[in-house]
Amino acid sequence: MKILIAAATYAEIAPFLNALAVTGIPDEPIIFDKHELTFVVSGVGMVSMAYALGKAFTKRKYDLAINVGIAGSFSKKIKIGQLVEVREDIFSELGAEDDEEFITLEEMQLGDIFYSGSFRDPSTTDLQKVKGITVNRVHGNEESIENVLEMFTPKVESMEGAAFFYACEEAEIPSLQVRTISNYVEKRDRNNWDIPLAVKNINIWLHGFLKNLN
Ligand SMILES: O=C(O)c1cccc(C(=O)CC[C@H]2O[C@@H](n3cnc4c(=O)[nH]cnc43)[C@H](O)[C@@H]2O)c1
Repeated sequence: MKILIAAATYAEIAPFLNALAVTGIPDEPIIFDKHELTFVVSGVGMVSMAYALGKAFTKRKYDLAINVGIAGSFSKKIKIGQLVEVREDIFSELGAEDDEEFITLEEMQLGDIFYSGSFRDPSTTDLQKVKGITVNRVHGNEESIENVLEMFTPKVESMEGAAFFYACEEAEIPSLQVRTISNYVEKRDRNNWDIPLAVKNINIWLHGFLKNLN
C-alpha cells in the first residue's frame, strides 16, 4: 500500500525512523515490508497539519493516511501510555460567543465541525475507539474543561486530529488516527506528563500495525 504517515513533531515519529536507520524526514517514500511510506511532519496545530497534508496530497495518491501522535485524555479510565483510535474528531472551538453561550459553526449553519476516520481494518479492532476534540488552546482550566465535556463529551484532545480528517476527506483518502495518552486534560502540571512512554508506545504500535497490514 502507498501510505502517508503524518505526525505533528519529529520527536513523535523519530523512534520508528531510527529503527529503520533513516536519519531526518525522508524526502522520498521509503519501502517498509509490503508498503511504500511517505512521512509528513507538519508542525503543531491544525493550520500546520491542514497545509502540510494539502501540499502532500497534490504530489501523490495514497491508499491510506495515518495520523500518529500523543494526546491528552479527559478520562482517568484511559491510562497514560495507552493507545486509542480517535474515530470522531471535532473542531470544538469553531463558532461564536453569544453572551454566556457558545454556538458551534454547525449551529450557525456555516460549516461542519464533526469529522471521522474512514479506514476500517481488523488489525485496529483491539484499540479503544474514542471521540476527540481538536483545539488551538489546550485546556488547563477546570471550568472550561467542564464546559467542553458538557458540550461534546470528548474522551481525548489533540491539536491536529480534526484537521487531519478534514484534509483526508477533502482528498478522498482513507484515514486512521491513532494516539497514545501522554497526559490528562487538567490544570496544567507538566510533572504529571509522560511523553517518552507515549512516544515509545505509539511507535511500537505503528511498527506492528504496518507489519500486519496487507
Ligand atoms: O506545555 C504544555 O502545556 C503542552 C500542552 C499540550 C501539548 C504540549 C506538547 O508539547 C505536545 C504537542 C503535541 O501533543 C499533542 N497533545 C498532547 N497532549 C495534549 C493535550 O492535553 N491537549 C492537546 N494536545 C495535546 C498535540 O496534538 C500536539 O501536537 C505541551
